[in-house]
Amino acid sequence: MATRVRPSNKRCAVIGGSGFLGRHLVEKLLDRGYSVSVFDIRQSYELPGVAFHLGDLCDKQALLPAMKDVSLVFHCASPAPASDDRGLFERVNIQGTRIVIQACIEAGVQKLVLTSSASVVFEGTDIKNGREDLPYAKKPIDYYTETKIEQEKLVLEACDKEKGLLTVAIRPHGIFGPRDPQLVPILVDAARRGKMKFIIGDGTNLVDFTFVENVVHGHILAAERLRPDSPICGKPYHITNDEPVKFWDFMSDVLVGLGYAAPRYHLPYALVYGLALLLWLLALILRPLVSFKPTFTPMRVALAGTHHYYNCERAKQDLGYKPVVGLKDGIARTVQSYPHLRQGA
Ligand SMILES: NC(=O)C1=CN([C@@H]2O[C@H](COP(=O)(O)OP(=O)(O)OC[C@H]3O[C@@H](n4cnc5c(N)ncnc54)[C@H](OP(=O)(O)O)[C@@H]3O)[C@@H](O)[C@H]2O)C=CC1
Ligand SMILES: CC(C)CCC[C@@H](C)[C@H]1CC[C@H]2C3=C(CC[C@]12C)[C@@]1(C)CCC(=O)C[C@@H]1CC3
Repeated sequence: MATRVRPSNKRCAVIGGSGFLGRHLVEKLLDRGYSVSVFDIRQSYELPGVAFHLGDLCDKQALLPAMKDVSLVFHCASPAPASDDRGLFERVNIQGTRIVIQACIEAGVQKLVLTSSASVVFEGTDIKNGREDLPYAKKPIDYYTETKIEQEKLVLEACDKEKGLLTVAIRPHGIFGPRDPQLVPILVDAARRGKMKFIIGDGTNLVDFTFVENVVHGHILAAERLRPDSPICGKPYHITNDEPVKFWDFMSDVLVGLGYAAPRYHLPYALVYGLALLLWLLALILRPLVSFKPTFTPMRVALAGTHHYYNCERAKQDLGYKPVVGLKDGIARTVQSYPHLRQGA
């Protein structure tokens, strides 16, 4: 009879490990003595001690080899939020997550840590110091958020001590840091096209931006504290820098750090949101004829003009979480890591 090897608790798999957050997580896990399998649709780097498994997470047969003898799985894969492809989000974030859960059960994985998002409660209106018990958004601002909600519910409901699978969800917000493919590159692209002269609204709205190493720290704490007797089973946790900042101050610090001018002129929020909605509709209607992607989408305008910051007391209490890199330091390290995006480069 074949004997089943008991998975070592230092063997883990990172689904989405080629992405921005995934790669930072892999690097920290290696530092901490874990051996890591990466499962992703693409391979973006090579590292000693990391075994890559390429495939689509909707394919259970492709996933299973990455989970062999693994006790802990991190699921941080998702299509990019900027995509407008509802079918893709539903397939990957909802059906794919069901498959990830089935594969974990089949492979005998004991712990599943999901990267969710604090945006699962965001409907485009102010959230100040929001706690985890806020209800899920009834009118999510886009397909990305809609499917992140379903994904989180699936993972948290799958937590079953009897079946031997424990789950927890990390809800980061506005992740930034070296190698981020969206926040800084989109901002710089807008600045280079002369679109970052304006502040949407009065510029006083507070937002969480979270340095990637803090997000990684939250994931690893959650994984290591996830045991049958711990209070964290089946729960979501906000992980932020715990330093809400004015959205436009953060944007200005990054832009000025890279040699661009800070936005100065104010535009009314309702006007810009209305225009963004019109443009979005126009792009949708004209899609069969011409393809254009507006920089100021309704989702980005809502994020740029409202308060959305979250309380991370629950993570402090249950996980012993405390940010390891402050906001100022995080911005400096981020700016330094993008020499090719500097003004004039
Ligand atoms: N960035 C942020 O500000 C925030 C992110 N999050 C969450 O954090 C997680 C990581 O985000 P981030 O690192 O920024 O994103 P990235 O796009 O950098 O990383 C996601 C990775 O998953 C891969 N992937 C996508 N679809 C599949 C699939 N079907 N099968 C296998 N791999 C796939 C992507 O490949 P490819 O690039 O080819 O699509 C990419 O390598 C996501 O779950 C996201 O929802 C939550 C809050 C904030
Ligand atoms: C053109 C400008 C008005 C805005 C440029 C910056 C934006 C690209 C980013 C500002 C806030 C960011 C953010 C996300 C993506 C990038 C921003 C819109 C997320 C939507 C990423 C995925 C999430 O789960 C939530 C994030 C909220 C903040």
